[in-house]
Amino acid sequence: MRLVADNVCVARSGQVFFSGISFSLNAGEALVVSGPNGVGKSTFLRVVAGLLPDAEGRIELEGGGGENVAESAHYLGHRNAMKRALSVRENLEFWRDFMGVSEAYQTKVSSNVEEAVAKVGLDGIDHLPFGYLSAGQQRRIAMAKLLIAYRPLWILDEPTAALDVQSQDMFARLIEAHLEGGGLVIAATHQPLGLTDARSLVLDPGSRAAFGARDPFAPEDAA
Ligand SMILES: Nc1ncnc2c1ncn2[C@@H]1O[C@H](COP(=O)(O)OP(=O)(O)OP(=O)(O)O)[C@@H](O)[C@H]1O
Repeated sequence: MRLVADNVCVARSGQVFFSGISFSLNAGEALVVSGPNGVGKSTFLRVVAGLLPDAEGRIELEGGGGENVAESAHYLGHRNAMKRALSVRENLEFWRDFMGVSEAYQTKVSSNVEEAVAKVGLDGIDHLPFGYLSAGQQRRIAMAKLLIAYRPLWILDEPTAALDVQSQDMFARLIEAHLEGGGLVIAATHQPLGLTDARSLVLDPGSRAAFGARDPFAPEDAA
């Protein structure tokens, strides 16, 4: 499976931030998107996720069973997309039912709610209203959503912003497990994600987007 972006334009309300973005990402690879506030990282992710129209260019998941990118992706935005009054379990059950079992990926194993909550280190709290959780706990439950319905492509916008060091490490391991299973990840971030072998897309204001082989946040010893 391969995600191919060819000559993609990143624009909002007619204002073009970047054009001519081309790259490919193979199964098992992560792309870290970086750049200053307001440069267009979230906009780029939303274009990839199919939430904003790509004014020009092509984004396709090749060899992914015929489904389009949006149907093959989890999108984790700045917000957690959970109802505060519903319990953790009710929220995750909603997302499991809403995402459904994708025919193209029915051989892939998804976690049930208990397993997903345990994998983000929060077992025992699934009865609590989501709104009772701390900011970091809420983010971790939003991450559990990635595990309850398999999708090969994870699109993540500043996924670890509210997380302590231990939780950042936990999430890096979840990403690595996803990649090892043949998944793909695109993440916008201002801080290291702890991935040892990610590729990078640097969005630099006033210039072209630079697609590089190495994640600028990668640990030194991974070079
Ligand atoms: N609906 C909209 N219409 C027009 N411009 C918008 C709209 N939404 C966002 N923008 C602008 O698009 C630009 C890029 O925003 P975006 O959220 O993609 O930046 P970012 O790189 O993710 O920033 P940050 O690091 O602060 O999250 C910003 O200048 C923002 O004000």
